[in-house]
Amino acid sequence: MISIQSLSFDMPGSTKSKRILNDINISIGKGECFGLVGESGSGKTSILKCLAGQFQGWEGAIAIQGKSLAETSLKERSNTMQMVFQDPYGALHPRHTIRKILNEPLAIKGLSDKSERILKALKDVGLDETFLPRYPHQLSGGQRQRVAIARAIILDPDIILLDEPTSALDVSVQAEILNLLTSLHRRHQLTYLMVSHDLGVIAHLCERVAVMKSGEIVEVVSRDDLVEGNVAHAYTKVLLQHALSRE
Ligand SMILES: Nc1ncnc2c1ncn2[C@@H]1O[C@H](COP(=O)(O)OP(=O)(O)OP(=O)(O)O)[C@@H](O)[C@H]1O
Repeated sequence: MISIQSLSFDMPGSTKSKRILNDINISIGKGECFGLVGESGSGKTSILKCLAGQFQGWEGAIAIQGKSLAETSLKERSNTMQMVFQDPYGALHPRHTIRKILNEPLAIKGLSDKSERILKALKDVGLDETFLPRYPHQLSGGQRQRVAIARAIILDPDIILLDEPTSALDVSVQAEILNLLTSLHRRHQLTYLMVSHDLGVIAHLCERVAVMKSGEIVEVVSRDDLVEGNVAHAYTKVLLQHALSRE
C-alpha cells in the first residue's frame, strides 16, 4: 500500500541545507496501522509531509498502491490519502461553518450528493446535523478533532496520515478520539500512518512502529514486542523507560 525506499530529505537553509531524513525504508500493508515514534525533531512529521506533498525535492522512491508518488498529481493524491493534524483548531478555518468545512473537499471534486455525504461523515465520527451551522470556536477540542477526521474521510480515502491526533486534547478526550480512530480503521478498512511521541497511543492503535532518531529509523518493532519490552536498540529501551516512568 505504502512503500518508502531510501527516502532522504535536505531542508534548504539560507546558507546551507540540513539533512532531516536519511535513508528511510518503510513498507506498510493495506489496512495496517503503522506508527512513527521518536524524540522531538527526529523527522516523524517530515515523513508525512513528504507523502502529503508538503515537502518537495526529496530523494528516494515512494509508491502508493504501486504507483510512484513522483508521478501522482496532488489531486490524485488527495483522493487516496488525507492528513489529520495535531491541532484541530488550527486546521479548521475559524470563519467557516462546519457545513462549509465539510463541503469544501466535495465541491472541489464536483460531487453532486454533498448533503448526503456530509451527514454520513458526521455520523461516522459521532456527530449529527445540529453541528452544521456551528463554527469551530463553538465546539470542544474533541468535537473539533471529530470534524477534522470527518473532513479527512469524507472522500473515502484509503490512507490517513495522522500527526499526533490526540496530543492537543485533554486526557479524558484522548481515549474517545483513539477509540473513534480504531473503529473507523476497522469499518472503512483504512491504512494509517501515525506519528506520536506517546508509546501508549501507539500501542493502542498500531501493529508495528518505527523508532526514529536524528532523521533515521533505528528499528521497527511489533506492538507485542513493544508491550513486552522486547526491543533491541538502546534508544528504544530509553523511550520505553521514559514511558513507564510517566505511568
Ligand atoms: N519548515 C521547516 N523549516 C526548517 N526546518 C524544519 C522545518 N520543518 C522541520 N524542520 C526541521 O526538521 C527536523 C525534523 O522535524 P520534524 O517536525 O519532522 O520532527 P518530529 O520528529 O516530527 O518532531 P516533533 O515531535 O517535535 O513534531 C527538525 O530539526 C526541524 O527543526
